[in-house]
Amino acid sequence: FFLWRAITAPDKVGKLGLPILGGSKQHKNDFHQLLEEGRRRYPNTPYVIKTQGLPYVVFPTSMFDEIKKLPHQIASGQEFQLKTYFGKYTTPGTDTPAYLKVISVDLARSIPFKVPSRQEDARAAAADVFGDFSEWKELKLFPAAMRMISMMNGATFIGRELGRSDHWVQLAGSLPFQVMAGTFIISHVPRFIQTALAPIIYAPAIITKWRMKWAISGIIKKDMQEFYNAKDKKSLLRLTEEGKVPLTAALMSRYTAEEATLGRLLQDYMVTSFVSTPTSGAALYLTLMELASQPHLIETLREELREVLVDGKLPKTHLGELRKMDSVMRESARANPFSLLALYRLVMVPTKLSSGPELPKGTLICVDVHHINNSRELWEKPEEFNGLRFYELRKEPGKENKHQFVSTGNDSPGWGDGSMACPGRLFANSTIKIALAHLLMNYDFKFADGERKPPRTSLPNGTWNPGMDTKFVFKSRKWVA
Ligand code: HEM
Repeated sequence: FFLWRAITAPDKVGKLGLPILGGSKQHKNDFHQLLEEGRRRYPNTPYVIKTQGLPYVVFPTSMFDEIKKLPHQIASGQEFQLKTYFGKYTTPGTDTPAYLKVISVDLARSIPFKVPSRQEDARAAAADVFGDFSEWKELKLFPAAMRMISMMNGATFIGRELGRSDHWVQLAGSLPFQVMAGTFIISHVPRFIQTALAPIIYAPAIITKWRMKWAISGIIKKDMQEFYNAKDKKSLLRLTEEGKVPLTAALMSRYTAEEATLGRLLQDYMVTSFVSTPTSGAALYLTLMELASQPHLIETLREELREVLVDGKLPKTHLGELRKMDSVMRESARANPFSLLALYRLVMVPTKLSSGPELPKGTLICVDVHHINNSRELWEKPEEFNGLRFYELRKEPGKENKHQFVSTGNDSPGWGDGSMACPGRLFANSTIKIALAHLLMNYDFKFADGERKPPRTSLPNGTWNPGMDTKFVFKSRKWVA
């Protein structure tokens, strides 16, 4: 009887009286259609979409600012990740406040210093991934972009020797896919046994995580020892051009002595790998595809590089000088967002917002941002990819610093927003620009014969399927300054 009750009892969200969209087979795999229908039928009020076994209350775009302002104690992004991705086993959502400060403040501060050495990391990664050849060489773009970013980020966070190794790149590349696969499988399991089965379903991810921790533990232990031994701890935070970023020293400076255990630091390194590589790799992949679709933009960006580079070197800044490249990246993020929804939060206490009923503790909420990225009020011809859209907009008086790749706000939802907005966006910005600059300078590239930008389809969790099989051809070229 109890088992039957557990299976059939309506969930709390089902009792709210909100309209439920979807349900048909076709809808299940087509978030785009669902959100169009939601917008048409409920332009100003929330509705429910059930996906991956969980009901999500979807708020209209007009609620973006209200939801972004909700504090962690009311609606938490981290708790959302912990719950939906079983973060205890997988990683998402396990970050601490001290860790977030390290990423948003300490890592961000290091970016300009590291530009020259990261240009060298981009060169080494591209040499490994694309090689040096005078004939066109065909390869799948998605794994190539992922590998390039993985090697660059690995070198920055854990040092060149391990970070560039096949062993690390393979592990770091597998983890996000194993987590996604586990999350897909677990969504088909009745909710009341999910917790019991999670360690089995997520076993591949748990093993990979364990192997990654094992691989870096020697490096982190050495960093920790150095920190304990240093008389002047601040000297370890001094930023240098060479070497990895002092992430361990930054974490140990922000944690209390009791908090700064090897286990905690290893977990922080896991979070860093998990959140930094697939996101930046996918952004690089999508931007390259847009460039190959509009080859005149490739020449425009090369011209800009010629103006900005000195002796082939990028400036030691946050690379704001590359305004046209920034615009292409931002337009790519608008046209190819990772998800049609954003501001995913778990409601922590019963909460009534300005629209909709009181939401019980445990409700999953999010905002329709598909209609921000495609808004006719915000953007001229949003259906077109206009690489210099934001470059032109920034020429308008008062808008010089708006509309950047790293900008947040209710017209730029790709980083989330509020106190939970992505703290790594400055780092991602620098990584992608350095990678793109290297590829533009040293390679010609285009779609392989018969290939084109894959048609966009949505995955069952509201993210866009990036289409991972697209083939490109690459050929080395000589950079003429
Ligand atoms: C193009 C690359 C990236 C994109 C599109 C991206 C996007 C996002 C988004 C949408 C969120 C959720 C924010 C919210 O719900 O309000 C997020 C969170 C986060 N991102 Fe990124 N991200 C990227 C790169 C990075 C990098 C390189 C790092 C670290 C070096 C990073 C670290 C984090 C962390 C730690 C969080 C969790 C924040 C929290 O729990 O409060 N991200 N990111």
